[in-house]
Amino acid sequence: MNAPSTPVLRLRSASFGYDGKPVVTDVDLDVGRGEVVAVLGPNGSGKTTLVKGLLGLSEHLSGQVEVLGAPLSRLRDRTRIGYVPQRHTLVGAVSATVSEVVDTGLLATRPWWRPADRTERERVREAIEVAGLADRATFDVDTLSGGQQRRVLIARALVSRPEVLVMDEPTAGVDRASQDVLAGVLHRLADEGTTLVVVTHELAALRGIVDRIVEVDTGHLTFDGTPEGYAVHRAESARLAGRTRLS
Ligand SMILES: Nc1ncnc2c1ncn2[C@@H]1O[C@H](COP(=O)(O)OP(=O)(O)OP(=O)(O)O)[C@@H](O)[C@H]1O
Repeated sequence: MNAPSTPVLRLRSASFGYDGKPVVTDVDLDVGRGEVVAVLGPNGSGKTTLVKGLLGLSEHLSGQVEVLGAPLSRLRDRTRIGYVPQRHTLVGAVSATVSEVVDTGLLATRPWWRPADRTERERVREAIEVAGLADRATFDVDTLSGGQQRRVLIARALVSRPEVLVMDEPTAGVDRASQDVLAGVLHRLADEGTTLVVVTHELAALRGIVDRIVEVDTGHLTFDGTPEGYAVHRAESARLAGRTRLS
């Protein structure tokens, strides 16, 4: 167990990229247990690269990255972090039911040849219920809408009860019903003390949940503070942009 003051995520001068080329550079960031952080910024600014860096999915090129109190490379139990990737739906070559897909979220904790026991089946059922899909548990995922499929992925990320959940644009292209369910899920997770890092273009959908905003622009952190502070920052940026246009 970490001391309460130990950040769940701690980056120092961290840079991430691909094929040895940096995309996001010199990031200093501490995220405390139970914080709900929205990562905002223009398209292509490096938001996904940054959050993938927290998961070891983009190249860590320099600086320090600590997750749950240890350097990422030494974090043995990766199920302590959940991840819902961007623009990912489930229609593919293999047909599987909602329950089967959600159960794959437990495979890291169970040998693949052993069927789920009662406790695990109950956890799958619960995760599906939290995602608002109880009435779809036995449906093939390719019969679901895109928004419902995103919710299946969220249930899969939740089933191992991660301490940190990283979501990349969970509300993008999602129908209204799924957005509402998602907001409810995030509220519940935040209340339970799960640390949430959510990349989003739709801050309004997360109103009342987010307690901190990090802005990424052209590969740098350009803001880190409260939603109220961010509104002031945006107004100031717009004012400066207007002044530049006039001069
Ligand atoms: N796998 C990859 N290999 C090489 N370059 C990549 C890769 N993924 C992303 N990039 C580049 O990194 C830069 C930042 O992309 P990234 O996806 O992190 O931005 P983003 O802020 O999440 O964008 P969006 O809001 O459009 O999702 C872009 O120039 C992109 O082309």
